[in-house]
Formats: sequence, structure tokens, C-alpha cells
Amino acid sequence: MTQKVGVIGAGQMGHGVAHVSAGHGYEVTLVDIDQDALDQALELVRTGLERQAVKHGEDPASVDAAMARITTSTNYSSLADCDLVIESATENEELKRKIFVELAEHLKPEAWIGTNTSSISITRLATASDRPEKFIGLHFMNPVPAMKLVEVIRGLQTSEDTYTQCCEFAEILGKTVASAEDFPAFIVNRILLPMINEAVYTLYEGVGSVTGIDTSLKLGANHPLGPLELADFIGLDTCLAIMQVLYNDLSDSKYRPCPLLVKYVEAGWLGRKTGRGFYDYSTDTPVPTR
Ligand SMILES: CC(=O)CC(=O)SCCNC(=O)CCNC(=O)[C@H](O)C(C)(C)COP(=O)(O)OP(=O)(O)OC[C@H]1O[C@@H](n2cnc3c(N)ncnc32)[C@H](O)[C@@H]1OP(=O)(O)O
Ligand SMILES: NC(=O)C1=CN([C@@H]2O[C@H](COP(=O)(O)OP(=O)(O)OC[C@H]3O[C@@H](n4cnc5c(N)ncnc54)[C@H](OP(=O)(O)O)[C@@H]3O)[C@@H](O)[C@H]2O)C=CC1
Repeated sequence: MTQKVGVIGAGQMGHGVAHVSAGHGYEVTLVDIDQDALDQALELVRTGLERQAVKHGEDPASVDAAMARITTSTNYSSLADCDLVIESATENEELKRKIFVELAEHLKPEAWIGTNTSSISITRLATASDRPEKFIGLHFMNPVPAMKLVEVIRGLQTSEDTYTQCCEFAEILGKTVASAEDFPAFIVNRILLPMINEAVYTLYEGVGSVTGIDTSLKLGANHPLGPLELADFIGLDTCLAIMQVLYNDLSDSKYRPCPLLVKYVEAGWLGRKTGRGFYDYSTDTPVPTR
């Protein structure tokens, strides 16, 4: 039974997982390599919890109580008493494997490890851990407090008990579980990312402008965000990493990442998180860049 949750990576997903876990009564330890990322994550969690408290007419003291359940650290040894650790670091297989190897000496033997990877093989990642049967994909959606779905992905080695316990955890957070088989990018991103990549091709080929493409999908297909706005929101580095996994692991040229997406990532234009992507976020209203 999960009581204490560890979260690795204090970026947009990590802070969201910390938010919903602390908001549902779990003790949370949030770990990142960068103290500034941890400080910023705490501010974002507080803002999110305050926004929800106002919206739902909750006692403001509930925000302080949830915040008091979160501790931060730059050291994996702080995860020693966690029952479940959710890895939410950058979408890079080598980096994630290194984290799982390092975790072995710090976690208690019965702890589960969930990875929030958007695309990488759970079966392959599990081999870097000392407990492949206790290793699972727990794919939250962004923004975590708002999105109802968690994809749960079993690797070949994942035990039934791990699956049951982790589904139960997601449900306690108020999420609906969708089980996906361990294929590249699972369900949501197998469908969503090729659409985003195609939107970037549509821009690259001059079929439409940034505004034209986003307005078309919002008003023409009732999407809440246009595909380029959504790409900026996800992070263009993450979008490219997912397309590369689809392209390489399925060996199918239809998943070729758009060269314009590659160029934006090379330029460090990663979307909202760096202040520029398909939009420029330096002013209050995002300005299309093409
Ligand atoms: C890449 C991957 O691996 C997988 C992915 O995640 S792909 C990305 C999937 N995400 C999407 O497609 C999101 C698209 N965006 C949307 O649907 C909408 O913009 C949205 C639902 C996120 C917000 O819409 P909105 O009109 O602002 O909704 P609003 O009524 O203000 O907020 C709804 C809830 O979300 C929360 N919320 C909204 N924006 C938030 C944010 N940026 N961060 C945290 N919480 C947020 C609000 O606090 C509110 O919570 P409660 O219901 O508990 O009160
Ligand atoms: N963005 C999205 O919409 C979604 C993303 N995901 C997945 O969630 C994961 C995180 O993505 P996201 O939050 O967007 O990424 P971000 O870039 O916002 O955050 C990643 C965080 O991980 C930190 N980090 C890097 N290496 C380590 C390490 N060794 N130990 C601890 N922390 C580390 C980074 O620090 P630094 O910046 O210093 O490198 C950064 O703070 C990825 O696997 C992604 O695919 C899943 C669903 C949706």
C-alpha cells in the first residue's frame, strides 16, 4: 500500500505529480539535480493548489497542509522510505537508465518504480532497474491536475501485484486508468504526436501559418489547443524525442520527425518552458513566430 511517494524530476510533469499526490494526502519527496528547479516547482504547486482551493471553496489552510507534505532534495538517498517512486526526468533513455541504476542502492526492496516516460519501452527501461517485476509505466498527462487519464503500461517483467497497486494509486488520485501494451509511445502519443509532427510539416511546407494551423484545428475540429500551441506546451524537445522513438523503434519512415521541429530544438526554442517555440512568450499574449 502506497503511503509515501517519491518523484524524480521537478519539471512540468514532476511538479504536477507532486501536486496531485500531496493534494490527495500522500507524503511526497521531490528530487531534481537542480535546486532552482525544485524551488520553482514548489511555487508552481502552491499556485496550482491555491487556484483549486479558490475554485472549489476549500479552506486555504488545506493548501498549507498539502505543501507541508512535500519535501525536496537533490539526492536520491532521500527516497529511501518511499513506497512508490515516479521517475519524471527528461525524455532520454540513457539518462533514465542511469537514474534507475543509481536508485538501486537507495530504495527499500519492496518499493515500486513507475516511469512517466512518454514513449520509451518499459520492458527495456526495466532492465536497468534492480527490480524489473516492480517496474511499470505510469504515464500522466499534462497538466497533471487537470487531465483525467493515466496510461498504465506493463513491461514484460511487470508483476500482477505491481500493476494492481499502481492502478489503485492512480485511481486514488482521481484518475481514470487506460491500460496500454508496451509498444512505442503507447496509445495517446502513438496518435497525438504524429498529428503534431504533421502540423509542423504543414507549417514547414507553407500550407498554413502558425495561426492558420492552430485556428483550423481549434475551430474546425474542436481541439482545446491548436497542435502547435500544444507542441509548445508539451515541450518541443519532448515532442522530438517521442517522434525519434516512434521512428527508430517502429522502423517506419512515416514517423520521420519534421526537419523544422529538429531545427527548433537545435536552436533551443523548446516552447513555453524556454519562452519561445512556435510562439514567442515574452509578452502577455503569445505571438506566432511564422
Ligand atoms: C506528451 C505526453 O506524453 C502526453 C500529454 O500529456 S499530451 C498533452 C495532453 N494535454 C492536453 O491536450 C491539454 C489541452 N488543454 C486543455 O484541454 C485545456 O487547456 C485545460 C483542460 C488544460 C485547461 O482548460 P481551462 O479552460 O483553462 O480549464 P479550467 O476550467 O480553467 O481548469 C480545469 C482544471 O485544470 C486545472 N488547470 C488548468 N490549467 C492548469 C495548468 N496549467 N496547470 C495545472 N492545473 C491546471 C485547474 O486548476 C482546474 O482544476 P480543477 O478542475 O481541480 O478545479
Ligand atoms: N511534457 C509533457 O507534456 C509530458 C511529458 N511526459 C514525460 O515526463 C517526463 C518529464 O517531462 P517534462 O516534465 O515535460 O520535462 P521537463 O524538461 O519539464 O523536466 C524534466 C526535469 O528533469 C530534470 N532532470 C534531468 N535529469 C535528472 C536527473 N538525473 N535526476 C533528477 N532530475 C533530472 C530536469 O532538470 P534540468 O532542466 O536541469 O535538466 C528537469 O527539471 C519525460 O519522460 C516526458 O516524456 C509525460 C507526459 C506529458
